[in-house]
Amino acid sequence: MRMLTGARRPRPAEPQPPPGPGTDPAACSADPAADPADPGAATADRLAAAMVYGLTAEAVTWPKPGLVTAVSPGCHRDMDVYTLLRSSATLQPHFRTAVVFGLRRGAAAPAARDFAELRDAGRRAEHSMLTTTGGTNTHRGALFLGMLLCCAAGIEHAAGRPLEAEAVCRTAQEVGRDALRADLAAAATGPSSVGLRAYAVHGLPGVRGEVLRGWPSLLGHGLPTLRTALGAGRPLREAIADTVLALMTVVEDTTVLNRGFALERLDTTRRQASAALAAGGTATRRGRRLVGRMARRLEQRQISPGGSADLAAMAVALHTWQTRPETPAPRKGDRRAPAPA
Ligand SMILES: CC(C)(COP(=O)(O)OP(=O)(O)OC[C@H]1O[C@@H](n2cnc3c(N)ncnc32)[C@H](O[C@H]2O[C@H](COP(=O)(O)OP(=O)(O)OP(=O)(O)O)[C@@H](O)[C@H]2O)[C@@H]1O)[C@@H](O)C(=O)NCCC(=O)NCCS
Ligand SMILES: Nc1ncnc2[nH]cnc12
Repeated sequence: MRMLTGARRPRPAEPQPPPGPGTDPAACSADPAADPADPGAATADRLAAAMVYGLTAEAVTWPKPGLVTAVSPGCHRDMDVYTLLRSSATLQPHFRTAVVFGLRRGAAAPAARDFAELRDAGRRAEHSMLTTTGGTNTHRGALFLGMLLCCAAGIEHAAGRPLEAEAVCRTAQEVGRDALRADLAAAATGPSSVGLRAYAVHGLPGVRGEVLRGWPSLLGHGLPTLRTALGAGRPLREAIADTVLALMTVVEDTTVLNRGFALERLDTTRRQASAALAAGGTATRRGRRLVGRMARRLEQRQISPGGSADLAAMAVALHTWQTRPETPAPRKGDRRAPAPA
């Protein structure tokens, strides 16, 4: 949530759980942990833990203009890095539930049939997140994207395929396709939300578009930037920071538009991120100077590119799934003292 200038934001009402079969996903009957002989239990644990690792690695990374980092709340007043860490931990059993959906049903049923059930589980996860954070929207996008990818990873695993990022994303696209298209088709007339209004006003499909179009920002920009930076031996923190910047150059982030739905805010963000990356991103002095300038400008204008943060977390999770189950070790250069964000 962005800081409100002037009026104080009224405290949100205590979030109520959406209707559904219980609110504890770990207690769901499809839980493979109920059968200790089921090897799926370990897979579900491992994949969900790596997804949470993606969220926490993104949260602590700096610099990230406008966003919460370990050294700055960016333009936020009602969340900091600890809020994000608490929120991430709360989501782990929900990601696990999504993997279990994929493991149990994915190989047998058409992928799209899982979506309605998954969406209900996602709404319960949203409720947990809001309860944990006292009503702050910390991870709505990451939760949606992460549960889809976890389900897809379960499907891929059940089919005996390796967790290759492009294939997992393709499966996630299939899982969400029909329902997300239906959401957009009803945008002008159905129940409203920030994302659906952005589509009705500007034709921007936002987080739904990222999935429906085959994850172009993640696969075309975020993940390649992360892979290239790590492949070149760059410190993990800088690799993730540049991944966020690369995403900011392309993501149709409805969080950036703000309530006025001003496209100019998106253009400004993209232009500044492109200039910083063209100057070398966090690898060069000039790039870091431009990132610092961008941070000051976004904070002045209360612009928080939350969608890019969410997609960067997905890039880290996919990379971790694909390369190794355990978390990447810190590299030498990561020990540097925090630069002012
Ligand atoms: C499909 C839904 C998740 C879509 O919900 P909605 O129609 O409301 O769509 P958006 O609001 O447009 O998007 C939801 C969040 O997704 C992030 N996001 C936005 N654009 C993109 C993009 N192009 N690509 C990827 N991700 C994107 C963004 O999340 C981040 O920003 C949040 C903080 O925003 P902030 O403005 O500070 O706070 P707000 O309270 O929202 O605003 P203010 O009041 O302060 O002005 C932070 O959470 C980041 O995560 C968007 O917020 C949903 O409807 C749905 O189906 N949910 C089902 C449950 C589910 O997840 N199921 C699981 C899998 S099926
Ligand atoms: N680092 C971050 N700052 C603000 N919103 C976010 N949503 C997810 N990660 C975020």
